[in-house]
Amino acid sequence: MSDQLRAAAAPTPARGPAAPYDALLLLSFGGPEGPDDVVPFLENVTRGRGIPRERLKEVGSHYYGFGGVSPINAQNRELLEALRKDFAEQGVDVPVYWGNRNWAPYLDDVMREMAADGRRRIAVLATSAYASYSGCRQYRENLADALALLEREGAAELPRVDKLRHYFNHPGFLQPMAEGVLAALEQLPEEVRAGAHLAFTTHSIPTAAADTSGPVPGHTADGEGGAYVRQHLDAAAVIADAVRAETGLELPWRLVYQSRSGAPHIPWLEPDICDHLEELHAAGAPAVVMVPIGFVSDHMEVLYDLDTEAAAKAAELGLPAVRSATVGADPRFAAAVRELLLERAAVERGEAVERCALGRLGPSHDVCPVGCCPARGARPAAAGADSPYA
Ligand SMILES: CC1=C(CCC(=O)O)c2cc3nc(cc4[nH]c(cc5[nH]c(cc1n2)c(C)c5CCC(=O)O)c(CCC(=O)O)c4C)C(CCC(=O)O)=C3C
Ligand SMILES: [Fe+2]
Repeated sequence: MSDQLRAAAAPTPARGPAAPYDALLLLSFGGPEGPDDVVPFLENVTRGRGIPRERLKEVGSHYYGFGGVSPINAQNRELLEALRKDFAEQGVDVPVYWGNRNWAPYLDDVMREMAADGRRRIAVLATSAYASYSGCRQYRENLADALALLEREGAAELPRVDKLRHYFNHPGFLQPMAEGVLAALEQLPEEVRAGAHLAFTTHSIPTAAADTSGPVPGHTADGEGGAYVRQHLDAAAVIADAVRAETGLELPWRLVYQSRSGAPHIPWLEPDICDHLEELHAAGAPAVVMVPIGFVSDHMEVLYDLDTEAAAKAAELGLPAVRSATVGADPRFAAAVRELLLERAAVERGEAVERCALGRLGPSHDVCPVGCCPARGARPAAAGADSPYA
């Protein structure tokens, strides 16, 4: 492993009190767990989002191809266990809850449960590492919705929720992925390994949403956002550097996109992974490693769009292709979550903190500023400078 990653892999373990926090909420997307769940799940996800019917049928068929089961919930159950184990071993006495935006266990229900358990100050870890409306503000809007529901139900006191900072450049996120790339390279036939291309892939979003993602002070020279792409480029560069340091190979790399939806006339981030595979093949690339840096664990996008669709495209082209692992429930990621929790706790207590971050952009903000990752319609969002809640 590269010196940068090796050093970062063994930081002084973050210890200390978690006060003022009395709970950690693992907040995720949610996914269906059987064929009968698929349509209601898609209705939850797409309510008010204007996604064409044809696209929904298509996406439904991806789920049915896997028995209607997304891997995301099982992955979150594993992460929940990894977090509880890490906290117990490190003496962090904070209960960990889990809730989803789009499927059971629903955020609304877990928020009610946390309030009933007397939790007053909740740190939130979203299973999305980067800035953007879909990856950050939408989670914050759903937190505001859940608090509003508690309020309508007559809760005596609403808990305060704080979202932990973006962790796209945290060593506990990047190191397991860099190792995954090394392992994936090993799976390629030896004669094509040294010429392999790295295709870092993430969820495509509308270019308008990409342009306004952030702003994250320090992430942009102009302060004008564009954080989504810049953060991915930074994470990819760290991984590519680590692979070069470890193998001595200068593998060419590019950031590409997948899982586009929405109407065709609206521009989304490109190129798509499948088009990129065609280009690589045409340019004579001997092999490719697909690196799903945009995904914290194996979602349906990884199983279908990469392992099924892109893999079939590569096979059709005769291009040797492998996909590297997501972080999932890696113990180093669980440790990173603990560090982020204890770091933020110290910040909230007014203490100085040392923040772990690799790459060029530096650590992300603790509190999303007003207007961060804006939405089309102005809806209340919790856990940010523009939150209507304390
Ligand atoms: C940036 C981003 C992430 C990463 C951040 C994060 O992780 O949150 C993400 C994650 C996910 N997206 C997921 C599923 C879906 N996303 C959809 C639609 C959309 N995603 C978008 C963006 C993102 N999505 C966007 C701009 C749309 C268009 C509609 C809109 O503007 O809202 C649709 C509707 C059908 C379709 O159009 O594909 C589905 C079913 C699942 C669950 C997968 C599983 O079941 O394993 C996960 C983890
Ligand atoms: Fe944000």
